[in-house]
Amino acid sequence: MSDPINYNAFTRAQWRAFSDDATLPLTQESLRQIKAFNDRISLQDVQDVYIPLVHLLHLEFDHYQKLQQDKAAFLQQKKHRVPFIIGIAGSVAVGKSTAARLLEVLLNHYFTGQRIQLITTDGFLYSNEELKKRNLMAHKGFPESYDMAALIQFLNAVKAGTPLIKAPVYSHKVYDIVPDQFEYIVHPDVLIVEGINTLQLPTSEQIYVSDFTDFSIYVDAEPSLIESWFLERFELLLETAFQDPTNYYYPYAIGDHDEALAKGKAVWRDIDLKNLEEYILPTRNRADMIIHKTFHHRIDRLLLRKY
Ligand SMILES: Nc1ncnc2c1ncn2[C@@H]1O[C@H](COP(=O)(O)OP(=O)(O)OP(=O)(O)O)[C@@H](O)[C@H]1O
Ligand SMILES: CC(C)(CO)[C@@H](O)C(=O)NCCC(=O)O
Repeated sequence: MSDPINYNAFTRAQWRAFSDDATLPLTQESLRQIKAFNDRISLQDVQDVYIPLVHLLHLEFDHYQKLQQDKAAFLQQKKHRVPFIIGIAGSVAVGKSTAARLLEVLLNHYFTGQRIQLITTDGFLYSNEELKKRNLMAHKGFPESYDMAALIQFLNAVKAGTPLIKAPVYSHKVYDIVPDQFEYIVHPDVLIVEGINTLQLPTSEQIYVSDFTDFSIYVDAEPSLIESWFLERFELLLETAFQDPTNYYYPYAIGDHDEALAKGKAVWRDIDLKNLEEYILPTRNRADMIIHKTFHHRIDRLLLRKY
């Protein structure tokens, strides 16, 4: 990709030089937590890329809190803390939720005394029943498949300091919203919001998700590579579905393997790649930071918005 003029681009080696290993050592406990949710994550990536990113986020967070306090003083309001929201965008299967969980572990560790929570916008997809009614099952993940009004209300409630906020839950295994299951957001200092639509401008709304995010990250990679990650994950889903008839992938898991794989390829080509090209990629240049990945999820370049 040619670099947009409003970004500084860094090689991995340049970026890692911004880190101060001495002040942010990785402890055995945080390493254990990282390995526990994905044992394929490269610890070198954590050290070279994520530690400097945590430094930067700390700067952004401190400045944000200071500005909120100064504004409250100007408006003669009582001081109050406003949650800092980090948005993580990018294609289906590019690794957003893995990056988000990694950041959650690291921020929990390094943002001492702060409450860190994580949510995915998948919970704001319409249920399959509703998508079928709207004839949108083949457009799952496209802007019109989300209840954007509910997502924006949710983010507004987070920023307003509402003590307990319920958010709906989506399951990849069930391939649907899970009825009567909720995530609870309780006074976070930092909320990480991960989802393909966090940088999108929905035509149906006056305000955007990005109006609520204070730092946004776009996880980027070549579509052909993302397809291979999508198919690897698809195979993993088939493996876990094998013994569970309630799993959405069960019929594919017990059927012909080549047919299942052909189905996975068709889903990528007809739904997720289309979504990437039409609706997700055009939002890349709105991100504060672009993290570019290459083979084996290795991060090779980082772009940071100048203005
Ligand atoms: N840094 C990484 N190292 C190794 N594997 C990774 C890494 N990041 C993601 N993966 C793998 O790539 C696949 C896709 O990752 P993930 O599920 O995080 O994507 P996603 O962008 O959140 O997808 P979706 O939008 O569908 O929720 C998974 O199989 C995951 O284990
Ligand atoms: C739930 C989303 C939209 C995003 O995570 C995605 O994983 C998805 O289900 N897309 C629809 C096509 C498919 O991959 O099955």
